[in-house]
Amino acid sequence: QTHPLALAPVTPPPPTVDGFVKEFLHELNTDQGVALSRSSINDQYTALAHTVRNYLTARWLETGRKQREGHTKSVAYLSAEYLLGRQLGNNLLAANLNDVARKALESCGLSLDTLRAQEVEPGLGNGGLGRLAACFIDSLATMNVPCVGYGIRYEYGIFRQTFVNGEQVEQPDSWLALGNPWEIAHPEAAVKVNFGGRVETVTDEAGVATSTWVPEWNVLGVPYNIMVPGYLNGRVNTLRLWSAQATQAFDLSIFNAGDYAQAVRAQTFAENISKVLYPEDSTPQGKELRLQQQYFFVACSLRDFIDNQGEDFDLRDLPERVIFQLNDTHPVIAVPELMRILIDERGFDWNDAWAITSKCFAYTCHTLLPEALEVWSVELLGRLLPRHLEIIYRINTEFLEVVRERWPDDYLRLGRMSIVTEYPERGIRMAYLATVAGIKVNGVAALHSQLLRDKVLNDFAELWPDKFINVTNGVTPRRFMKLANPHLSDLITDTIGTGWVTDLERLEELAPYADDADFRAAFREAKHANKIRLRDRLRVRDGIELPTDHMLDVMVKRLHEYKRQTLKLLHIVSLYEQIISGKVDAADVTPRTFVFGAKAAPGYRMAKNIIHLINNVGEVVNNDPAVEGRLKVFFPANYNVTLAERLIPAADLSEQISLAGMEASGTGNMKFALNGAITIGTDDGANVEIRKLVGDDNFFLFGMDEPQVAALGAKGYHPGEYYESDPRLKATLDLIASGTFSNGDHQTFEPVVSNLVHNDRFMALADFTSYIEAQAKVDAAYADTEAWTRSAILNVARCGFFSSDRSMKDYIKLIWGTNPVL
Ligand SMILES: CCc1ccc([C@H](C)CC(=O)N[C@@H]2O[C@H](CO)[C@@H](O)[C@H](O)[C@H]2O)cc1
Repeated sequence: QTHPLALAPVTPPPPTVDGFVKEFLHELNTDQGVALSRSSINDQYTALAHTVRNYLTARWLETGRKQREGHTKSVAYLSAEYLLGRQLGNNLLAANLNDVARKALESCGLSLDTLRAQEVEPGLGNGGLGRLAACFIDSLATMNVPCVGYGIRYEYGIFRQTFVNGEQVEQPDSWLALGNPWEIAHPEAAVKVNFGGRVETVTDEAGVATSTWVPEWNVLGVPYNIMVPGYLNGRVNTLRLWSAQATQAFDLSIFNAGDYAQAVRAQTFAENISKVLYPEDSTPQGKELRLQQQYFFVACSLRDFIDNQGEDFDLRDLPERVIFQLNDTHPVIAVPELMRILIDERGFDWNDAWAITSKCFAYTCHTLLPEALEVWSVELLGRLLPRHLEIIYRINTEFLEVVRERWPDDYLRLGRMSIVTEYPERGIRMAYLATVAGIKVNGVAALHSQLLRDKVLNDFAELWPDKFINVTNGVTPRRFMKLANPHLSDLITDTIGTGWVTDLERLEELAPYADDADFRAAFREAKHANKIRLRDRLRVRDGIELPTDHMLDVMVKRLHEYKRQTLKLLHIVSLYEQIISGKVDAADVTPRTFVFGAKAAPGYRMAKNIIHLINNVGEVVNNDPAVEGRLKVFFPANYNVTLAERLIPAADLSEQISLAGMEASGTGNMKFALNGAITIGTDDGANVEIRKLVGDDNFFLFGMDEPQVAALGAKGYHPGEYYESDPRLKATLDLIASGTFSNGDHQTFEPVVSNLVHNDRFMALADFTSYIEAQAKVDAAYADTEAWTRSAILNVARCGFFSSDRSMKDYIKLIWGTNPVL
């Protein structure tokens, strides 16, 4: 006799203060095994997290049930990175439990904010690409679209950045040290993943060759599920992150033979695969472990998704059941992996297998930097994944046949388009493999997608013009407005209602209020309150005393020369030079506080030099009475999602100053505009679309556009000429070279200065004058407070387009063809 409760649908605890208190104390007492009176903050935080999870579990199970029964097509988002940010606040928001939780905890003598601050953010990503993945899965859940996010559960995420004498020092990110209450392990669903070995090919009497992979070693992939709750809609999608373990954790015979270290070597070897995130965000190191990571999570994910369809599922119908979205080239090994499964395990012939595979994938490219495009050496690929290399060769042969038919005798084109490159060594161009296999290839902003068509993948665009589309990036308004900026969110809701949170283009209804003095005052109030909140955070976090009556000029993003943090620095040093040289009276300078946030890839020397220089300039400027009250430069360490949530709402000016044609899109630019900061920027990435929507009067444009950059590059760019011909630029660079920011030592920053004067690949010197002129316009505009506020309001009102919900609508319409499941 089945117990009635066993059949009953899972019901969440009552969403009342009493219900919440009961659930919380139950978790504290039974799961943490402590009484409230003796509980640690981490006990309280963990119990709180489990309590919130319990409120969402019923929805999670219901979503899964509906998904299994519905057999609807879903998105499988394959990403090597997810920059999730803290979970507690977002889950409380999604479940509409904020007030209940706050009151319930208060009634237990606890503070919700104190417990929220206890959470360590999962830093399972480097920057833009990883955060975009997190915004996308949030939007799909909120839009009721079936989606499973697949990735890697790195034991160590992006390094923690500290500064020692102004220089970046990396610390390991042991984010799991106190456990992670938001994940649920499923060791019973572990997947075995093979590596190495050789391929045995037998040809039968009919001359049909069948290849069998004889792997050398294997590991286990253990899935950890993390909830992805939709906003107030009762849906909870899943993020499934894979952790590597040894198939045989412990070899007793070797142990008994006394070689204890050897006995567990397999375990450590296996665990290495998901041990740590590679901290590069633009230059692949081509390391074997990185390829192991990529194949590991892809093999686990494909196996998992296919097994979940049930053993009687006909794989011919796979394209109707799923679209595997490739988040850049990092997961593209999934293409030969699916072919291997279909041919070697399921007995499909090549053409049938390709007919299925070539309908299951789509590829998003996130970069324009040639050095960021992954090319895996045939030597390494052949050693680690010999069967996959064979399959890639065959895909290439079949593909080049298509090219040859279309352009007979165009051997140069064949060489240019081949997935296999011969120079500098034999390698596999992963972006080409993704382009050949994908049903669609998209860039992440209109300009980027155009440059992919016209330049980076031009040959392919000529062959398959319809394959190349654009989907401009977006950001989730739940985390980056509702959660990060309650002051502004409440003002917006009080003015136009609540609908904007899931229909962001409704912000347009705010535009008329730009002409309303009271609304402008309230808007400024919110901005000022956010400056106070930021000051309080930076004081405790970094010992920084942030002026709250200055214009807040913010540049936060990964440190990379193409993003041109050096140009921002030249502006600051030039302002300082003008004052200390008496060319400008400090009293005439608009009080500005410059805030940087940026991590440099540990191996990126020049980036680290630039970080050192920024900190040293700050040290000198902040302690020089000549500019006291006028200029401040701060660089809080360890920029991450949590700091972004506090920094962005407080900003007045958003620095988006990359060399035109370099930044694929940018997403920080969108977050700043939606939080009422005005952009100073080049016509690069999504800046172009922001400027079009907010209007030229509400955007400080400067510098060359992409065609001008290309022309100057073609003509030959000589940065030294700009240094020699522009006295203000010369004075600025000379001040740095003079040792003013390095205790008089000329050598410390010589590499930075000489790189700019003699190399300057990203043309900072060429755009300097235009940038300085634009900054003067910023000063003038900021002096007219009402006009500035009006412009800031129009930035918010006209940027609803940059919601990741809209991006998802485009992916669904142009690529996926999935439908919401209500
Ligand atoms: C293999 C090393 C590596 C790792 C990560 C990457 C990412 C593609 C770099 C990245 O994060 N790109 C950023 O993606 C954002 C989301 O689309 C864009 O908004 C940024 O412009 C782009 O730089 C490239 C190469």
